[in-house]
Amino acid sequence: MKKGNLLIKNAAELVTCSGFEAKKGKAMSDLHMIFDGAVVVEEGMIKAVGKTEEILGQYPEENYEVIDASGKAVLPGFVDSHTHFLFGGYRAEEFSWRLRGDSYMEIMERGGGILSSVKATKAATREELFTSAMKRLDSMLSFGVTTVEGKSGYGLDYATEIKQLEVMKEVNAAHPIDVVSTFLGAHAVPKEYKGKEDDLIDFFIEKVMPEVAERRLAEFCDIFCEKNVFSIEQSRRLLTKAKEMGFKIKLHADEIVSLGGAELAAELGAISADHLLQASDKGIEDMAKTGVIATLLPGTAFSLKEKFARGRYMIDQNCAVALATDLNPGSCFTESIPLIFALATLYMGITTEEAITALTINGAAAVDKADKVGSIDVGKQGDLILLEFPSYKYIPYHIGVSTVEKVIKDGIVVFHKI
Ligand SMILES: N=CN[C@@H](CCC(=O)O)C(=O)O
Ligand SMILES: [Zn+2]
Repeated sequence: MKKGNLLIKNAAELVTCSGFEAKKGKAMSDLHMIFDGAVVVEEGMIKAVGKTEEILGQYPEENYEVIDASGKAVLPGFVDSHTHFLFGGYRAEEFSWRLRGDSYMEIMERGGGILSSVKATKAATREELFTSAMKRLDSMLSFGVTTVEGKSGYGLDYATEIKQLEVMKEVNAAHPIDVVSTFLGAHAVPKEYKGKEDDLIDFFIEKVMPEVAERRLAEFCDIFCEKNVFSIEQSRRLLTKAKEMGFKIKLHADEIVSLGGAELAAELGAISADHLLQASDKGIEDMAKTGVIATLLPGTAFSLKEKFARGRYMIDQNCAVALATDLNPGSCFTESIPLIFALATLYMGITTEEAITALTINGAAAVDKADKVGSIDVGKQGDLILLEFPSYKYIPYHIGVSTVEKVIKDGIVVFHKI
């Protein structure tokens, strides 16, 4: 991808979110703002950050493409740290069943849900998967997302899991958004493995994960640790092996039933535990102590009509909280960052400042990239967004509508609102 030389000046608010690691508890409230701020990007990397007057004294404007951000707020690009953006087919029919009262797990147990996306993903060509994924990433970019995590998990067999990860690599090379890939083979149990989940775990450990690791097709390994999917013991076994193979680990934890997924994430030193609607007090305490990031997905709770995860409580217990869309074809089909802001602030007791931290530096930490993205700091990638308003406070205030006017990736303007 091209790298730019850019100078942004006169930003009403430069919301730096400064930091190189996840922010826990109270630290999530400090956005490290610079009023009348400027930022210099050279060869795609942030070279200088400060007050406009100081920066212009040291970096002559003629050397750069210049953006005058008068009356606008500038923030780091958002990091959407939990998505399933690469899949075949859709499940609109299933959504209407859920509206009539069927539960997500009931639909899954009768062979729909994830398994229906598995069928469609197996049938899809690489081109179809590539084209639809690129479109979804275009939509994410328009909301200010510059880094996204994407999972496999709609294959559950060798060929389709590898196909998903290979196509994700192609998408990463072709799209301005950076993609961090996660292997989620253990996402559901196909019919032929019902009652033989241990065999399926063995299959992933022996036949799929070594190749994924060797070819560096994924940085993370994840599992759907849930009642009637994969147990705590099966999750511990798969993730322990994953760590030995060099993967960083994540878990879909305590989404529907309080199984002890948060506690397991802390025990294993996972980078993040995600969903956590039913996480216990002990699990939350363990995550806070061990620094596991609590990645909350309010769009999913909203779409499933479940109670939201206890975001306020987690932050008060000194957890590092990240927020993400969970874009997927079933439980939450949305790329909308404004929706996530609305739900987090209006329904979860999370402040605007905390939500911004959760979608920038903490999102970056949830994909283990807090040293590279997620804040406006010297040495990080020039991934920035310009709002059409003078303050970050307009983000949740303009309910459900994107306030992003420009998106800059590696110092190049890659999106401009018309
Ligand atoms: N809960 C498990 N996995 C996904 C949903 C995937 C799907 O329904 O297709 C999630 O994170 O919400
Ligand atoms: Zn998920």
